[in-house]
Amino acid sequence: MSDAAQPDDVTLPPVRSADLPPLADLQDVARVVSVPMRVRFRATETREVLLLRGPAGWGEFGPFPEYDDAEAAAWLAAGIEAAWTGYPAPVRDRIPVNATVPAVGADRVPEVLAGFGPVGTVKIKVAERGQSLDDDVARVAAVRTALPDADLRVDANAGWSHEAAVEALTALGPVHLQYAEQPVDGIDGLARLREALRERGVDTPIAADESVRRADDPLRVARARAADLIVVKAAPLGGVRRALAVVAAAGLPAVVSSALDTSVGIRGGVALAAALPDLPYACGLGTVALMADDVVTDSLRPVDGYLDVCDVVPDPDRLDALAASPERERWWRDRLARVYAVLAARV
Ligand SMILES: O=C(O)CCC(=O)c1ccccc1C(=O)O
Ligand SMILES: [Mg+2]
Repeated sequence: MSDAAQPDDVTLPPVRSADLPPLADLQDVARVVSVPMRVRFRATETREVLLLRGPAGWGEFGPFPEYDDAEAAAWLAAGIEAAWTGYPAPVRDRIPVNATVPAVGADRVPEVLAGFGPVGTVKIKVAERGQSLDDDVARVAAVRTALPDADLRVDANAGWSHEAAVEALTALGPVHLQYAEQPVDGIDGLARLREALRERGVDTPIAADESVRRADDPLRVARARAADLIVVKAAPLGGVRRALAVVAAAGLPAVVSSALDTSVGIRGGVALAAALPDLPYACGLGTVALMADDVVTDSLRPVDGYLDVCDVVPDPDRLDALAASPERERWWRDRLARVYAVLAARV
């Protein structure tokens, strides 16, 4: 953290939109879609999002259904940034991406990997409720067999206890994981685990995800030195510019990831990855490969492990074909109005 800003000295820009377009404009251009998944992920079989077409392009508003309006406000700020402001200038024109393997049985690993094409990095979900450490070890081993030279990382989504994480990451030690993402819950939990692993000679780097994107203060991880790197996502952090500010202030290496978006949302992650001064890791932006459909005809899917930095425009026929039911459309438009009120109150 030598020449980077120290998180103690920094105030982040708040999540708000100084030039919020009128709600009626948002409702006028909103399209609600329901996209079927090819592989079940986060207990989700279809992914619903609300898309916005503004003067600068298309934006996505897709907070997960269980998120409350205050948490969803950051996602709306990100969608408005994309559609009304546009993205900052890129410093690279293609983004290395990882394949993402959900908590499937080891026998399904080859089929899941095939959807991503050739990649040099794979993220494997572990610690799924109802599964055992043996299931995780078998899934990781199946990926290692399929791709002997790939960098492998695991993501527990805070699903392990401290003891379970120590046991699992010790068992996975011989795999030489690139890092373990949010192995346990909470910033103190990450810091304690990191310490315990070091004492046992397990040097797997620890990445913080939920402790950045769902925390009141996304910089507390860095201040507490609770992780070796941070995962950043444009939508939950309030947009590309605010996510860039988080990375600059944190002074830790950052990996950009998605929230299971359509190609419109992935475009935001690509813009973030393209604008970061340093991009030391492949990004979790290949997830369109887990969907069975998309709102564009030319999806942002990895080719030889990379995504090109280029704009995406939804196809009118795909938008019609994927239109959500009238009930779900009403639910999303009501949510848009409530979350808009949260953002407007912060201006
Ligand atoms: O990072 C990736 O490889 C893909 C994205 C991903 O894992 C994800 C997608 C939706 C919600 C949460 C997560 C997560 O990183 O925990
Ligand atoms: Mg994660």
